[in-house]
Amino acid sequence: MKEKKYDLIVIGSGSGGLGIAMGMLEFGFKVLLIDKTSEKIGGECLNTGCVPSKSFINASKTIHQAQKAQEFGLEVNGKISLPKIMEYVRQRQKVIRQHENADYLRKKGLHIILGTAKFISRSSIEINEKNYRAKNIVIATGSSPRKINIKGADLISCYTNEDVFQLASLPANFIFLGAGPVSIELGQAFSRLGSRVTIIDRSSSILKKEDPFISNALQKKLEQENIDFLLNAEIEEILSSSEAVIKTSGGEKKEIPADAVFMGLGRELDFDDLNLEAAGIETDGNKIKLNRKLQTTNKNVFVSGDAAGNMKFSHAAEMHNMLLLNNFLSPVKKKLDFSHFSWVTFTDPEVATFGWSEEQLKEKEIPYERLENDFRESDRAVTANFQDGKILLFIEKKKFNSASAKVLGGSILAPGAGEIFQELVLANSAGITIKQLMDKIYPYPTAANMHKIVVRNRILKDLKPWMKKIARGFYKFGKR
Ligand SMILES: Cc1cc2nc3c(=O)[nH]c(=O)nc-3n(C[C@H](O)[C@H](O)[C@H](O)COP(=O)(O)OP(=O)(O)OC[C@H]3O[C@@H](n4cnc5c(N)ncnc54)[C@H](O)[C@@H]3O)c2cc1C
Ligand SMILES: NC(=O)c1ccc[n+]([C@@H]2O[C@H](COP(=O)([O-])OP(=O)(O)OC[C@H]3O[C@@H](n4cnc5c(N)ncnc54)[C@H](O)[C@@H]3O)[C@@H](O)[C@H]2O)c1
Repeated sequence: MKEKKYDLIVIGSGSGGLGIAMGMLEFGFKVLLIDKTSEKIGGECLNTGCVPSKSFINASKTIHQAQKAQEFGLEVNGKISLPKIMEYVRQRQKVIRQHENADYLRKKGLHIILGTAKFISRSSIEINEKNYRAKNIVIATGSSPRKINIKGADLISCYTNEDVFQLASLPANFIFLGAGPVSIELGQAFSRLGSRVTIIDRSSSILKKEDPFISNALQKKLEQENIDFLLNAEIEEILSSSEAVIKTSGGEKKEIPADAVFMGLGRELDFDDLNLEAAGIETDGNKIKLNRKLQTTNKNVFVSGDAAGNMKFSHAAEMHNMLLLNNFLSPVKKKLDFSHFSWVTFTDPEVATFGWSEEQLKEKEIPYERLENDFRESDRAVTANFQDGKILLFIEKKKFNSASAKVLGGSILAPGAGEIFQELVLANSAGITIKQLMDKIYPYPTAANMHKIVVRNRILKDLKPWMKKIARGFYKFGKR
């Protein structure tokens, strides 16, 4: 069969696929982008992930703030309309869909084919019984929500992020399985709209990737909003359309009210459709074997986005694509490096984390100091009432001159933390010292000033009595 030829074929049009396809198109290459259906263009982020979840969270936060304004005398009444909120979510998606749809992308110059792709050789694929070949192929097929079988599940409505944004009415008692970012973000949003939310995780803490200093403080905040947590626990069975049994790791059983269950239990990779063997692409368990250039065991096939099986974020896909683009177009090859990676969990307050965690610093035997603070010393936090925010920084441990220490990692728990921490992310990747943060004048009163307060407190610790004595001497006897 005749094969149509391309410079690059990209399988999957989510954050991974779209980014690399558009990047290569920009350089004048002939690029074929494939997805299963036109509704799937934009992938998880646009259709069932970041965009609907952040829009939904925004709606619920607006309602929460209106309710909180009652303390200032504002009378708020009326019933929350879930269909109106979901309509808002769809409207927000529609805005982004204007530039993430097949017609638009074709006009931009991409070749788009809708259908399920599978490899038929090391450099060619088949879609809808037609064959296509390229110098390089990128697999950007994403991941899917992990689902578990629950005894009695047919008695109740069970959701994942793929269908929860279709809900027409609010479940009264909503159980969220998993305490990762998916359940924590959406659980808080549903709770604020009026569901009684219980979050269940088999591990002992929420947001396992976060330091307990941060995750415990967030859990406390969420509990103050009446969200229940059952940790070290799993769902055992659905008893009826309104009751579930939860079992703790100690074997204790507890019946709790439940009208609906949401599964935020992590992600699964599935490459069955792709017929990887035909291209000589090896797997290791459920993951594709990759080197640090995101190259498979077939040197002309690469992976981007969730399918790479490392960090599962839209901006991780962007990072993959920047690496692939560099390695396709430049003789100086780059390798994947997560040492300055960052992410934000969009709860209220937000959690923003970057660089190395304490566990990683220990593992890598990097000498470090741990600096912790709340936001009590921030006047911005006082005026906006979030003094219980937290900041955690890891800085290099220096024998002499701690001011020359660089920022190794850290987290912020505060409203807008995802914006506040951006300069720390830059400090971390650009090797900026804490003295440089200390020297910066922050407009008053900004929350980012906490960076300076934390490092100033640390630098002041090095100020010995004899140093103060010398300074006093200068004041008394020095030239004016
Ligand atoms: C509820 C939720 C909220 C999230 N919020 C955030 C957030 O705020 N920030 C963030 O950075 N990340 C967030 N994420 C993660 C983010 O959505 C994903 O990391 C990202 O969308 C992955 O992009 P991808 O391109 O790898 O995969 P996908 O977006 O899943 O795209 C893969 C595409 O490949 C197609 N495909 C699969 N197999 C084939 C085949 N054989 N042939 C043709 N096409 C195929 C699929 O149809 C799909 O469209 C969130 C995730 C969830 C679930
Ligand atoms: N703001 C963001 O950037 C954002 C938001 C949502 C999701 N994401 C991405 O999506 C990915 C998936 O998120 P997630 O929350 O689904 O997964 P996750 O892997 O982060 O969390 C899943 C949780 O489920 C628990 N769990 C697993 N099986 C269980 C069981 N049978 N019973 C009880 N608990 C169980 C695990 O202990 C874990 O804590 C994240 O890793 C993240 O990369 C990002």
